[in-house]
Amino acid sequence: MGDGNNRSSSNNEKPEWLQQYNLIGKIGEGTYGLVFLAKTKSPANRGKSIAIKKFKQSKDGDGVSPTAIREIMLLREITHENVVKLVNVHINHTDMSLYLAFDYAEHDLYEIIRHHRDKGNNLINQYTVKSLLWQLLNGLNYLHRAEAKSTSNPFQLDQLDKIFKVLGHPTLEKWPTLASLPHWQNDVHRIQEHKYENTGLHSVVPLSPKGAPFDLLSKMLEYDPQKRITAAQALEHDYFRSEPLPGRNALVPSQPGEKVINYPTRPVDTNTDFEGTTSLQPPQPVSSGNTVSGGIPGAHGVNNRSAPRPMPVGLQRMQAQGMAAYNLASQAGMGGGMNPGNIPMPRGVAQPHQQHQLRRKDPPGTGTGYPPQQKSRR
Ligand SMILES: Nc1ncnc2c1ncn2[C@@H]1O[C@H](COP(=O)(O)OP(=O)(O)OP(=O)(O)O)[C@@H](O)[C@H]1O
Repeated sequence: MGDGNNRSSSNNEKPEWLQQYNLIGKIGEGTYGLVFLAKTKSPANRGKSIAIKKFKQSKDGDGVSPTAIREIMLLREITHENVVKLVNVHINHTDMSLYLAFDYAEHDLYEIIRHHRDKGNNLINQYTVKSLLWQLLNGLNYLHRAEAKSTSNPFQLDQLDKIFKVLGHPTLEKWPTLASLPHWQNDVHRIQEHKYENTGLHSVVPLSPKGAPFDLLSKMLEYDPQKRITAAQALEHDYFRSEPLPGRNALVPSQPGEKVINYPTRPVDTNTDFEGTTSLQPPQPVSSGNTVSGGIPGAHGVNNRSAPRPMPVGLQRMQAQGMAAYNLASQAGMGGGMNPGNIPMPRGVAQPHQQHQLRRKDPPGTGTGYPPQQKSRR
């Protein structure tokens, strides 16, 4: 799919690339832009759910930001079953706005946790926990091996506050190289002003400190990256070698006869369009075509998770550094008159939406070492 003949928008005519989708509504917002649910119209894939991420325009109006280009370059290289696939790249030539189309992930881990936490539902089953954790680590391990470059700042303060509430302040004893980290000197006073009491993993997780789940969790939450377990090591941990073994389809009963849980699907705000303001259509039932059998159709109205989030320190858009949008685009492989159709189709976060369509029993020889060195019964 390419965008060669973009036409828009003074007369509200949709650009040509957009005409291949029905835009359903907004599903989220990240640091770099809004994300929308759309359905494909093409006969071959009619009704297929797609997540379209609209990148925020650069402040200086110079078109596609270096951040976006960097994300595309990384995503092009990524091919893994636990990382969502980037299926297309679209550009509105009129304003140089950039849209990335991904396979749609039907379920949101936060909503699954909330389903169990807030609604008095049964505890999440251990098979589901283990399978989701396995998939997260499997995707992360792949990204580590691919050496995806991260520019994230280890001191984002709101996130740190949440971590310190559980683990307490990091100390030089626990993390000897702490003082030499780039942002520590600036933030240390603000961080240490706050006293965190009664901290400790044991006080927030109801797990035996002697068991494998607690052991893995505490190793994953080591402050010092030198001491922290790697994703590859975590995948080899005893936790994943004891029953219930993890499986590809995390959202199914762990035992025959166990109750099927109808997890809520991702909330969709059907009132917000690509500009983030205009009314799209009256709220209507949203069915993704990827729902768990018997699942609840997408929720409607305001998605309370899509409120704008402050951009964390250190994650601001890279400076344009004088590079014109066209140069950047061509670096990202968007040659041929910026026709994104030239980009080999890459992959991009876990695909729980596909899990429920798979059977518990994994096909033999699926080749991703899943789970490693043991025969999954799923
Ligand atoms: N492929 C997808 N399928 C379904 N929902 C998605 C998909 N991609 C993103 N979303 C939703 O949109 C939200 C924003 O995604 P986005 O990638 O822009 O930011 P993020 O990764 O959550 O945060 P940040 O970019 O700030 O680190 C996500 O939290 C998720 O709820």
